[in-house]
Amino acid sequence: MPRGRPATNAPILAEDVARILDKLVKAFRKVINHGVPESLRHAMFDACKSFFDLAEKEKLEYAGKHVLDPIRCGTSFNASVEKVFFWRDFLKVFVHPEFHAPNKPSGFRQGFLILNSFNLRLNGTLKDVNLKFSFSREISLEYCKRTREVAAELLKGISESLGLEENYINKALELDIGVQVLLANLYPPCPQPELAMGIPPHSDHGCLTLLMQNEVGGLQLKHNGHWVQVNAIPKSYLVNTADHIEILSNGKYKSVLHRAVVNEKCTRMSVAVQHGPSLETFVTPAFELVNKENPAAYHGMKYKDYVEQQQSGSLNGKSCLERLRV
Ligand SMILES: O=C(O)CCC(=O)C(=O)O
Ligand SMILES: [Fe+2]
Repeated sequence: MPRGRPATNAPILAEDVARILDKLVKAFRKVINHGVPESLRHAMFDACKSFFDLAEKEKLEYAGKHVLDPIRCGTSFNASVEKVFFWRDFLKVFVHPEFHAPNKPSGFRQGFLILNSFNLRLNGTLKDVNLKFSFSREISLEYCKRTREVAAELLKGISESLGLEENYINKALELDIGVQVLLANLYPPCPQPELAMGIPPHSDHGCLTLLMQNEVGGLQLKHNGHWVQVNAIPKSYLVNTADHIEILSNGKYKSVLHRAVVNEKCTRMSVAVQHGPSLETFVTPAFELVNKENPAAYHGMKYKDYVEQQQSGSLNGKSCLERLRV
């Protein structure tokens, strides 16, 4: 869609999707070639794994109670209200606008050596070797900064596809002071996987989630009424649109309903980074997308209230979003 095209409430067209995909692909290329280095992704993954490997009493320090606690680990989704626990351990860390990281394991806070360029010119004999390294900040700080940049790029593409100015979403949702959460999930082998669930069907509450997973499948998306398995594609992120993109776009984008199933043999792990509005932002459908033919489909709500509401109960599909439907 050419920039400057007036915002309409027509459904998203194939050409728009093509543009978004193009943007996504560009962003992913950026991730692979210039963005989040593979070694940094691995280091982040390993740090999360080491957290789960800590002794139970070491993790106890982070067994937070409140959904907005900056660092919280636990089992299931919300063990205080669930009658049946889900087959999952999690670590949840608020990393923006204020950065937090657990002190243990050391992997979270270690500096990180990044290979920036490597030129080796061979002309019969070795002529020129140029190795450039830089020493980054703590692994999780660096990793979250990079994924935030990717999310901001993707949101520009989504803004444009809605006929809005490219920085519209980033500004409207105050992403520069937005909430970013690092969320690691561990699903150990389960003796009776057909009777268990890793995480029940839900949509994420923010705007965009960037997810990486190990080679063990288990993530499923609801597509045309069926659950479809999504396998990990090496070096890539799975990007989920979340509830606040559905609200802001007045329903033109839908948040993705997903769940994680477990298996008998292998441990599955995923590391998601969720990007949402600032806690104090009151989010409504974009004014530009609302008119007589397309009235606002959702009531507005402060993001903080939405997060508390969604995270304090049991996860139940898109029920939290449904409550905002006009
Ligand atoms: O483990 C997964 O692949 C999905 C986890 C998830 O949906 C979540 O933590 O919100
Ligand atoms: Fe999720």
